[in-house]
Amino acid sequence: MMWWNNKQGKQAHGLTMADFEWLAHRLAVTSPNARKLSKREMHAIYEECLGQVKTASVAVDAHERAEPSAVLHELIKPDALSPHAVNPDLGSPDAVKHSAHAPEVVDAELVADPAPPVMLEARVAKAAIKLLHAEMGLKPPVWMRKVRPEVLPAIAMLPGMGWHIILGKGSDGNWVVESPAGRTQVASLPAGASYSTIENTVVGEKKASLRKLFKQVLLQRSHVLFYVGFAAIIANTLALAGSLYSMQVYDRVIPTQGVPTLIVLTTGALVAAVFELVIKMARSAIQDRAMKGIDIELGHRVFQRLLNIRMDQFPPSVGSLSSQVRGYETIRAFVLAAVLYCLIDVPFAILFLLVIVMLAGLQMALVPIGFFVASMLVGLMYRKRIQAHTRSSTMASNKKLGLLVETVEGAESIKATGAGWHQLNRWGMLSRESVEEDVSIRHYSEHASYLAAFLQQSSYVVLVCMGAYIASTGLLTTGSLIACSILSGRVLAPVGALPGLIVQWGNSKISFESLEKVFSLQMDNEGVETPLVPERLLGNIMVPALQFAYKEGTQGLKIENLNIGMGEKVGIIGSIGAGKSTLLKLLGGLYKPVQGTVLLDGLDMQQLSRPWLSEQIGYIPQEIRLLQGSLRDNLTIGLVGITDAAILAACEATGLIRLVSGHAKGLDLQIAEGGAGVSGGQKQLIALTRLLLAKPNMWLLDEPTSAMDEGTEGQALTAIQQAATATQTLLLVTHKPALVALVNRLIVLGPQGILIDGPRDAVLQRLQGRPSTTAPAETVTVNAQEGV
Ligand SMILES: Nc1ncnc2c1ncn2[C@@H]1O[C@H](COP(=O)(O)OP(=O)(O)OP(=O)(O)O)[C@@H](O)[C@H]1O
Repeated sequence: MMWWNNKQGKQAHGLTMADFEWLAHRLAVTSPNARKLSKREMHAIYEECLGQVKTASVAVDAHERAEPSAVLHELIKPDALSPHAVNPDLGSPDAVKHSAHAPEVVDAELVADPAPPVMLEARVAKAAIKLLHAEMGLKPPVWMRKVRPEVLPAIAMLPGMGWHIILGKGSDGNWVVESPAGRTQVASLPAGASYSTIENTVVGEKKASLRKLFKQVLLQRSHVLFYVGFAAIIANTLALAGSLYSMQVYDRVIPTQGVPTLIVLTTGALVAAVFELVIKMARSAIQDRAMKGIDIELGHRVFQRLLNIRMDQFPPSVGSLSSQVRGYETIRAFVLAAVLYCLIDVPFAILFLLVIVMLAGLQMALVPIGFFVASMLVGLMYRKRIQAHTRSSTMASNKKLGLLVETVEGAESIKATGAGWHQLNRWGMLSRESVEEDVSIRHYSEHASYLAAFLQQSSYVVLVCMGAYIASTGLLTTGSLIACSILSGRVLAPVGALPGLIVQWGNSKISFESLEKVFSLQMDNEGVETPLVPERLLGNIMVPALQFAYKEGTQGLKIENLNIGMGEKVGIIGSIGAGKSTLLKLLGGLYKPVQGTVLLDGLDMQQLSRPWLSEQIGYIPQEIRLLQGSLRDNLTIGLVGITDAAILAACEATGLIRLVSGHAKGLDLQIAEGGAGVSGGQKQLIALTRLLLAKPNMWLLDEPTSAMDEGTEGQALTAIQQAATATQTLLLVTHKPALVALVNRLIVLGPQGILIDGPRDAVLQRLQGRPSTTAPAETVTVNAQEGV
């Protein structure tokens, strides 16, 4: 039997893409207030979880395959689970045979066996369903082993049957269950099933502040804190054994020379030490696991927040933004350290202090208490100074990162214009600034830690001295004194850590303020609880009145009235800086007007779900940024179920095929970060080809052929003409006369807004100062302030 049949056996209750889509649909039906997800969003969530399977399956494959043949190797290579493999067609053996990756000669036994289906095994499937709930703004699912009729409907993973929704119990006692295949009844539910009730509660995830986010992520793992706390109680109680052992040895064994007692006590102390070691190791393993989970979840949520920032809100400095976003690591480190400190270190310091009081009296406790107050003062004294320097250092290093990004991206211009020295000067200034601040931070941090160590050492000496004095009066035995000195270490260590923790608090406060600024930026669909996801976009645009400015108080774009009907092909022309690209971004919903609205099919664009808009509107920006990956990745990014055949057909249409067939790697041609490795014209061809594959319902193209030669441009224009159907709206910003052929209406934009708007030929003739022969003059709207 082939190895993957075993695997299939394991995945008998795997979650396929179709199951996942169906579950999302059922959740949306049961919770009408939940955010509706577009198909692409669902696929993105599924693919994210599929990524985890990919990694896991590669590890399992390596383990399970005794002698992998080359062909088998080819069939199970991670590409078999690539995003296009989500297409159910590709899951079939035929698809594997016909895929571009399939080997030419296939082992007969292998052909007979079905290809491993693309599905998520139960654990990952549950993670995908949890993510689905989060994206829809629903409470996370809680998995149970048993289901009661009063909590239905429930999502269920039924071993041997797959994923179902349990709807209820019929009068005949049978369970009514539903799957993508339809409804059916079962007499009993199989053993080993998991259930999660579908709740109709929307939690309004989008409004979460940074503070809430941290609270939420940490509270989700509160059970880990419980385990860690429990382990700490045992470890610390066992640690108490060490000090009591010393006390007994000095007070009972040495005076009586009781060797058997010594053996018993030593054995007990050693066993306690072994237990302590095991418990500590377990605690560290649990802690590491929780930390990993917290880091992954926080990173995910912060990055997601970054992706959801509305385009007009994006800060201009890449460097500052990226280090602001990274700040969550500092906050997470402090929050965890503080939580563990308060939950574990402090209570045990108090417990050990109480034991000291019991053994040696109240006066002995005054020393650590005094030390605690002194440590607190040291921490607070240095916190303010360190915080001030950290703020300046963070700002300087943010600017340095920004400068670095700018220099790397603009290396060519810098070299060509000889601006290297200028950048070097800026770098030098910023480096000096940040190094000076860093030296000050190190200086104060070291001072704080030296003072803490000094206080700890002095307290120990004072404590032993006081103990010895009490012992000399006969109120304390030698054994108790030794036990007290051992315990004092456990009391003083957490107190000694206090200044460091206070300083860490200062640093994390700065990161928190920085990250809070990112969180305060407005997001796509800001303030809209349930963004709309209409069936399809028709492409009727209405702008009753609109104003936009990049910065408050600066002159921006002003549109009095603009109506574009479904299927219209409109060209936007005008002088440089007139606002053509800005208008296109406003009409694409990437920017939000400062005043007024853009209505798309009669709905306020800001109410329409951003992912849905991205799916429906094909937008090519003026400056195209490709992403690191293969040419195939760049062509299919954000798209689902795209076959190689479709990619090649689109490449043929646009002319990109010349790049594909002219390169030894074809579609696997690697594109570096930012799109390095392909020319400007090729980048535009790639963007256009991707758009043909995306099949949008509305087209917004910003100078899509500006870097192309005449021949390539001609082919690209034909491709656009054929792809943008008569009912699809097309808006085209251009300076090139050749592109005007694609449109039948022209809008001339100027700094004051729309100057001329009318049928193409009439507007062109008007611009050339000739009367129109093809359109009556009144069809051309001319703004009174015309100034082209
Ligand atoms: N991100 C930005 N931040 C601030 N101002 C901007 C930004 N982008 C554009 N502008 C300004 O807004 C105005 C309109 O710019 P826009 O790019 O829309 O013009 P355009 O008509 O497309 O120009 P071109 O034909 O040169 O592409 C310009 O004055 C420009 O300086």
